[in-house]
Amino acid sequence: MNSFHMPKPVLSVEGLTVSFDGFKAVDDLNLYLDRNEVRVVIGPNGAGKTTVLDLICGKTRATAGKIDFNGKDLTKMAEYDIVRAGVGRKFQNPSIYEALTVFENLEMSYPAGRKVFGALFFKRSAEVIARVEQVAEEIFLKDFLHQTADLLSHGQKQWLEIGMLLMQDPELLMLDEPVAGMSVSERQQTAELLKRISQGRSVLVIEHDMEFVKSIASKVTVLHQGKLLAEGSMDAVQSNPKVIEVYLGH
Ligand SMILES: Nc1ncnc2c1ncn2[C@@H]1O[C@H](COP(=O)(O)OP(=O)(O)OP(=O)(O)O)[C@@H](O)[C@H]1O
Repeated sequence: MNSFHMPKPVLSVEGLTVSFDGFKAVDDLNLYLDRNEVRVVIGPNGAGKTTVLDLICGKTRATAGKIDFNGKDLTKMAEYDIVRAGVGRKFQNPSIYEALTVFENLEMSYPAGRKVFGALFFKRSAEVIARVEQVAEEIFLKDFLHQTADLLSHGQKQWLEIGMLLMQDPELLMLDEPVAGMSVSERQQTAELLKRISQGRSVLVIEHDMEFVKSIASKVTVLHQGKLLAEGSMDAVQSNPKVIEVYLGH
């Protein structure tokens, strides 16, 4: 294909490296993510998967390399500016407010009311209410809007946190093991949710559950010792002898 017609990646990671006291947790990594893509990063424990997400969201600073996100170099930006630029990150443990309702948790994530205390008092405009209801529907929690978050199931709490990120309408959404601890039906719903929310944005997921990976990924990136070991369709990656040796064969 003529390069003129290739869509520009939303995220271009090039030569990304981070050393912790001389140990390279991420080593000269290149990664390109397109719009409308769900990419899954797999690899053995300690491969550097979480560190890659930490580098993209600014939690960890790169030793070398570039992270271009829509023309901005994220390696030079503060964490809150990276959020504002459109990058949302969900960690493994949900950080929702258990004593607040689903509605309130979503409402306070609306960009205008981001400060925790301010959010509780700011005027509930029709716009905010509409957005909360739209997101609640997307995350399967429309019927739970006025329930406090502590009463939700583990899976519903994970969805609520995804919803809190969606309130900010990020262009890139990063999720670390989103289905850990979920029931089979919650996993299926999560797969459906991730495919749906990738429309118009990019989703980057770390996951160990290969059944789940199969159900969501368009392309899989395999990391090993901080380096790219393989990349491609699930079928190609699963039959790659190098991947079987270091990860899937275990
Ligand atoms: N802040 C840090 N200081 C020192 N070493 C670190 C730091 N963060 C990560 N590491 C090391 O970097 C390596 C990669 O860790 P990382 O958590 O990114 O792996 P992972 O692929 O996400 O593994 P897992 O599947 O177990 O979550 C590990 O050896 C880890 O101990």
